[in-house]
Amino acid sequence: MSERSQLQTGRTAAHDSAFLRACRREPVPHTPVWFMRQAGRSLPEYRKVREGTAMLESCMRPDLVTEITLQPVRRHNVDAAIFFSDIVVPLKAIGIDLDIKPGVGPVVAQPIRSRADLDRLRPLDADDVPYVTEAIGMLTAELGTTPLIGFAGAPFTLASYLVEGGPSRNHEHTKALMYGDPELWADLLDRLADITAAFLKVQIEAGASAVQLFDSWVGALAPADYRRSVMPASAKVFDAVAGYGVPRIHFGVGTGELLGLMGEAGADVVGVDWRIPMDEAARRVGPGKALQGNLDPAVLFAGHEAVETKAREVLDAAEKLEGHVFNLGHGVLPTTDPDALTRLVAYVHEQTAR
Ligand SMILES: Cc1c2[nH]c(c1CCC(=O)O)Cc1[nH]c(c(CCC(=O)O)c1C)Cc1[nH]c(c(CCC(=O)O)c1C)Cc1[nH]c(c(C)c1CCC(=O)O)C2
Repeated sequence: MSERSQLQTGRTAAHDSAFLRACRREPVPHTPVWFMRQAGRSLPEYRKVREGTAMLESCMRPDLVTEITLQPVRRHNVDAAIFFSDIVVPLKAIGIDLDIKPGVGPVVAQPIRSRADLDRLRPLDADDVPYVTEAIGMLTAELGTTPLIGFAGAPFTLASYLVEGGPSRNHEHTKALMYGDPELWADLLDRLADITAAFLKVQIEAGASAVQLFDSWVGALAPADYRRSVMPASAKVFDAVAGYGVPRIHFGVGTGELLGLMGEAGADVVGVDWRIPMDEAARRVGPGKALQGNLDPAVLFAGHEAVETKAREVLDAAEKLEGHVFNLGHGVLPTTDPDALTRLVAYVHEQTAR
């Protein structure tokens, strides 16, 4: 089979899946479920295959990426796979000196804070990430009718790591640049938008059925600043991949006040954290979009009865949505009992079977 027709087969196979139907706001056989960070340290089989291999190195090994991406699909019966990679992989691929430190997160050797630093952010193309194309080809062949979600970090969240030099609570250097040098800030975000769009295109062209833009830390901004200083770059990313017709999901943490704007930026599905009920989120996002969310990941530590009660509350609040993808309000916490996740998937499927 030619590469092209193989790709068509992969995406066609997943086309009528509950996950893609919910993203398109079509009727579903059951509410689809997947979890952010479903692959990773909560799974013993993940810890085993990752032994002795650094995080970024494992992202560049198609065999490992394929195995790790499939692990939660096999174990939990989730309705979608998410590509195993990291938001800093495209930055590493264009030559930024960075590493992912266990228990810390991405650390950048030389932060980007001046106009001269911008030159280090050169455009990305498919040849920079051959291991991504190869892994997605292997994955879509294995996944059959289960859709694969591709993803990237949004310009603001990537800028936050690049400008701070690592994870940050207050984002002070990032905000100093945004407020203090709006022109340099806009140029920085524009470059990151191009890199992000290119990284998403590689994944879609290789066979991803949907994409999620992670703007994890954007909840640190007031709506007016988001609209002026961040939304244009995120909108550029969504526009760049609009032509493929694959659903585009937009997620951030602490974004209750930003949900409307995040929808406006161009998403088909808006991700919601656990701080706001799904019906209220739907009012803020407005019609014409599906929502994804929003069980507090910490609920999974409370025992199965509490998990069911809280999951039922999410389903009740989401009952009138045009389309609902069940997820956590943020990623699976590393010490989560994987059996609690498996049972949660079964519970949502059983409660929503039509
Ligand atoms: C902010 C962010 C990052 N990376 C990501 C985000 C956005 C999502 C979010 O808001 O949580 C995105 C990401 N990172 C990873 C995935 C894989 C797919 C999945 O969701 O299953 C995804 C979607 C793997 C990973 N990315 C990372 C791990 C852990 C590394 C390991 O297992 O050794 C995994 C599985 C490392 C990483 N990378 C990053 C952090 C904060 C960390 C954690 C550091 C730590 O606590 O050790 C940056």
